[in-house]
Amino acid sequence: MSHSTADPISTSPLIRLRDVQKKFVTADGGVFEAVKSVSLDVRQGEIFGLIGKSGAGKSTLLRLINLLERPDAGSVIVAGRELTGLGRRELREARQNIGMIFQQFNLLQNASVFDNVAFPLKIHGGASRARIDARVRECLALVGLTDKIASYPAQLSGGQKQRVAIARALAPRPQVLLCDEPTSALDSETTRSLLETLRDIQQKTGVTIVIVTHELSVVEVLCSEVAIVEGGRIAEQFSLTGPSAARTTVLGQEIEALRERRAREARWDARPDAQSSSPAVPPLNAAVAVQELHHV
Ligand SMILES: Nc1ncnc2c1ncn2[C@@H]1O[C@H](COP(=O)(O)OP(=O)(O)OP(=O)(O)O)[C@@H](O)[C@H]1O
Repeated sequence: MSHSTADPISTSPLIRLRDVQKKFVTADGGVFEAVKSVSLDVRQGEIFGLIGKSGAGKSTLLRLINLLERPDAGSVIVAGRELTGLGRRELREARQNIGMIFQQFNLLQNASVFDNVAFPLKIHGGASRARIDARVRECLALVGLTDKIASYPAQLSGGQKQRVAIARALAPRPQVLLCDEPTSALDSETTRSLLETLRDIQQKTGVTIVIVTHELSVVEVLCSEVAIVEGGRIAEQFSLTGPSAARTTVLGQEIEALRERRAREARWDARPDAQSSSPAVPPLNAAVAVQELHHV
């Protein structure tokens, strides 16, 4: 289950959704198809973005990966294990391999930072107090919060709370980290720093990240692959590591436009006279571009 090296993106999928469907009963007694027969592969080591308009089905799709939502049909395979057929105990064990963070952090308010991060290690038992202590410190160091170990959530900023949530999610050494709108409650500067931390963690631990967002810049800055979700389906999927290409969805086109703008800025910054001359055309600063949150 654990990983120790930051392997490059593998070719074999760590997460496989096959024809998953999810319907909900609506308030008026009708049926709403939130996810319509989606198949999706997420490769090991990837940072995979799910982006789409409100109500498109992104969160439901994410929650199908750890069976927080149980599919009405289809299969969910994580690390070679089909989750839909597992019993309660086996599923609990399989979920140890899938950490999750949420928009509203979901910390235990009456527990210290230490106890929040130690929580998943304690409930699953088996680890000595010394090992738990060492792992909590390791995870807090990963998110840059060692000095807050004795604080309580109420004493932390939103960004710090989300870092505690990340440390808690990583404590059991999962192969997968699911992120449901992790920066939506944060300001742009805090968002930028949290995205850097997520990227850094991915590189250090090799964890595979699936992130739901409605911010184009989050996808553009962080993700190696993106799927555009529209009306419960994947309307388009493409890599963000290769060259730009024509896209069929509006969101896909907007992501490419953002990438091209960033590439132009990088070329501008790298020009030989970058430090000496005053620009004829004012360049868009990359940091500013990150701060301009492009909401869908
Ligand atoms: N438990 C539920 N019961 C009934 N309908 C639900 C339930 N959960 C989600 N839905 C509906 O399913 C659709 C998809 O919801 P979902 O949260 O997956 O969308 P989303 O793309 O993540 O949207 P947002 O960005 O607003 O969170 C929405 O219309 C939502 O109202």
